[in-house]
Amino acid sequence: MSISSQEICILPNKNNLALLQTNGMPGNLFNNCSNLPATPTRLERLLRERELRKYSKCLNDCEAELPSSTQDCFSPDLETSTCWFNDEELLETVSASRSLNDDGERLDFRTSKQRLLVVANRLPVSAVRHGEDSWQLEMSVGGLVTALLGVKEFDTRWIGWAGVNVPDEIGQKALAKALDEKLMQRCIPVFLDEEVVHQYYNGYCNNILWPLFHYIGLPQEDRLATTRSFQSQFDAYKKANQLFADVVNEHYEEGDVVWCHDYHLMFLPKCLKERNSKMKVGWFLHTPFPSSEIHRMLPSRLELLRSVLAADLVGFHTYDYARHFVSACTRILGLEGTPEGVEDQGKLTRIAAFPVGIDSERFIKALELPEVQDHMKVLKQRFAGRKVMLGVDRLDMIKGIPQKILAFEKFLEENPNWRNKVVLLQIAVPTRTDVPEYQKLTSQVHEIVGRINGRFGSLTAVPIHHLDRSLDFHELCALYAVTDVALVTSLRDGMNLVSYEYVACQESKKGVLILSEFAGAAQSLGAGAILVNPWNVTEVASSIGYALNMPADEREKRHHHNFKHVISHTAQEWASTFVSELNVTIVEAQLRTRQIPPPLPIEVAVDRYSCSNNCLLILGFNATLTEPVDTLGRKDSQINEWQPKLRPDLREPLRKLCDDPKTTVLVLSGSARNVLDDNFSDYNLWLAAENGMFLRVTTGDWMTTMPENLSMEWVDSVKNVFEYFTDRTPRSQFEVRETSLIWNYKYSDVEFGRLQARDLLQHLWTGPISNASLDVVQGRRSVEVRSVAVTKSAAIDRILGEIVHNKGMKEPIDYVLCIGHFLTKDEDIYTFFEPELPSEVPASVRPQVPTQVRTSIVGSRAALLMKQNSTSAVEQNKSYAIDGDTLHSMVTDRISLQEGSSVLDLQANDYFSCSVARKRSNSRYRLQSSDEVVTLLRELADHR
Ligand SMILES: O=P(O)(O)OC[C@H]1O[C@H](O[C@H]2O[C@H](CO)[C@@H](O)[C@H](O)[C@H]2O)[C@H](O)[C@@H](O)[C@@H]1O
Ligand SMILES: O=c1ccn([C@@H]2O[C@H](COP(=O)(O)OP(=O)(O)O)[C@@H](O)[C@H]2O)c(=O)[nH]1
Repeated sequence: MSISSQEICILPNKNNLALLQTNGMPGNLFNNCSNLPATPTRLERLLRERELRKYSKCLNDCEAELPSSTQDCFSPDLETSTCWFNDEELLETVSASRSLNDDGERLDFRTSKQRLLVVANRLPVSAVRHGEDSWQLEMSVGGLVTALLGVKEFDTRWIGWAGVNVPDEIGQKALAKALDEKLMQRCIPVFLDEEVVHQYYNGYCNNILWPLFHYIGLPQEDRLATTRSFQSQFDAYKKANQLFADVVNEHYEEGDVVWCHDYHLMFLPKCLKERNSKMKVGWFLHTPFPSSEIHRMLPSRLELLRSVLAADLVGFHTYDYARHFVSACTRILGLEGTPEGVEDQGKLTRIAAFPVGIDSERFIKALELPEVQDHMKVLKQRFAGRKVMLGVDRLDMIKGIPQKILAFEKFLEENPNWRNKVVLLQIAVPTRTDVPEYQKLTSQVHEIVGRINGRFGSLTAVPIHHLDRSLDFHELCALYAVTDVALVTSLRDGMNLVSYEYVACQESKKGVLILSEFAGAAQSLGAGAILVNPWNVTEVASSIGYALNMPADEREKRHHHNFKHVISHTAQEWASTFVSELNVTIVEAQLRTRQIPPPLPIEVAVDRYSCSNNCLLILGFNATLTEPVDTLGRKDSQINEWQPKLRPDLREPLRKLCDDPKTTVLVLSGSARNVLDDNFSDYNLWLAAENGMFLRVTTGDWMTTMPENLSMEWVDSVKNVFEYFTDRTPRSQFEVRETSLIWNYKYSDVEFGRLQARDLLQHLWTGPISNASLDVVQGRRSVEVRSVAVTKSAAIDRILGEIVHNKGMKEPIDYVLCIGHFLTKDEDIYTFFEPELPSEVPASVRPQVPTQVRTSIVGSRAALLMKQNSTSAVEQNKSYAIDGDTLHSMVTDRISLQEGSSVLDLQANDYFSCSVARKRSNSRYRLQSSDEVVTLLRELADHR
């Protein structure tokens, strides 16, 4: 039956109908039928989300300026314009935070912003008590506060600790009220008692996690004490995280996005998800995430990683940190790292880099304020005739303040002519003053500054001005604007916003930024800054000289580069990108979640089979038609000679089925041709080896269905890695196939095999396959590397065409049974024939296309294949010579044949896709083991 593309577009509600009458988006649920609803790629989703944000911002801006009557014309007219939401699943997510009218047709972004619960250790303010129920609120200092205060497009509530112990109820109530009322962003306090703060914040967070994440290692002097108190500190950490979770749960409303911040709250995603698995949870780390070798040192390494992975989206400032995290998950937890994130039993946690920025406009505008101008005037007078270098840091060992000062000393030492002409202003904001390491640092810095000022100072001037306090915003802006060089020498720093702020304020002076290569900011501002290794005082000293002498045109160029970056990568952009990505991640997770399918109703499958006239049975081989690996593994000591063998109890039913004139049997396997030959040569069936790249009817020769330009250049280097691991893993083996390499350890010690597999993956990802277009397919006890184009689902189209052509089929196929122990990568094969549902879309978002229509869509694909193959001769033992275009049209053309009937006439209840011995799958049904396959095939054979 043929059908026009217009008829196919029958849609469930007018909302979608309106959208789909417009030009379709490329790509869709039924493989590119241009008028069908599209499942957009992640990029498309993100771009649309971005459009929405822009639109929403524009509305907010316009709303302020326009009279209400004119505002309507800015609403998106979804009935006539572009397809913003032609996918219901996206609508579902977005509508959770933005309102639809009664018909669900028009989105009005003006009515509500998405609710965002920011959860961070600290609120943006610290509270100071002035009486039983009176509180004074002071801004906290730090990059996290700066970044998050720049975020304005959400309806934000900030949940955190107010930096003070409030044991009494009156005080707690009064503080909660003050925080709720007095601030721009509503703040909700978490109350932590002194002991918890001591163990959790001073102890576990700042004495253990902080130094470790910054590569400083665990505290040296009191190492034993730290080791002893480790467990109690970790317990306090978990307890504190639970307290944060309790407050979140109290304030959470359905649809809210919960964004957890930083190393203080690594346990929080798990606490939240345990209580409500539907909550949208993101976690962002503001510090570096260190190499897995460092993370391995933590006694609580496993628990922390697992808890973070409970989040839907995990973000870092740089790709390096993200890569370290994924590598810790693969090496320490043995999980699979994919380009998208980390996968654990079908659950994917998305991992990505989101470099933070600042609210640059706020800084640029501030420079015009009279109070800032006044400060600037005073500073200019005070340091007239001298170049001024600036350092602004919390007084933290990671900031490299002693190293910076020593480098400055070296510069003065080596450049006597500069001694009275340059001054270093160092703002060192006291921080974590209860932690002994920080107290030591303060004295150390004071001691060095005193010594150098004594050495190079005079009665009237000193070379270093050191301030142990914070400045207010206006003073800081003035300093940023008037100084000649900023010196950032962090030994490690998640990002370092001071460097961004300096650049934002230097539009007129075009000062030079000297920046540590160990700050995250080096990856974004490296082009304009002078990058230095802060440990190398000689290098820093000579960079100071270079900066002070830099000609104006070079300064201008460098500054321009960085300024452009700072104004276009803002805190607002950072937050909206993270939140959109989180929304999209959740939609994708819904789409991706593979279900645990119900058991195959064998009786029904047999019954339908007995009524059919032209059946296609697609059977996997390994673990489907062979005995379970575990049993064999234990029995067989000569593993190197072992090859998978057809179960003896399957021989008879299989022969009967193959000999039935109304049945076509196809064995579709990853195995090499010789393995299939050895097992099936004397059956009358079709064999597809190497994931369908080779095909043969047992009465004929092998032919290849491989795409022409399949590059195999990677094989040798992967082979080296496999050989290395085979040598070092007793009883493991590797097999070189024509289109893939597979290393398996099914006969090795399970634990050791897994450990080795993790290492092997590391070697592969960082070496031979890092740039190749390859897939690493992890089986239960194997690792396979193959080109991305090699999949069973990609091959089935071509195979079906050949079978139909070769058999000269006149009657349409009216029954398909597709069973196998297929890996995730190959699972699309189940949905290839799916007459009822498009691939990978959960029931709630599937468009309701009538069965008749769907059947014809599938039918048109096979019918097209038949046509293609009848006009182009398929030469045996040769490539099909399918060029890119032909392949494309074979797979994607949706127009059914005018001239002939379809080769598929499949009703929904005549299609049985069934996974074998896999828990989660996209198949409709499952069988527990190959024992059940035996039962099934016997029953089928008996009913012919
Ligand atoms: O609250 P404190 O313990 O006094 O510490 C202040 C904050 O320091 C850290 O900031 C980090 O975040 C910045 C923005 O992402 C980044 O630029 C910087 O490199 C980081 O060090 C810490 O991560 C925050 O939690 C603290 O609040
Ligand atoms: O006296 C001061 C010194 C610093 N800061 C702010 O503290 C933040 C420091 O952030 P950064 O990312 O550089 O480092 P962090 O302290 O978060 O590690 C910046 O936004 C500064 O503007 C401040 O408000 N007052």
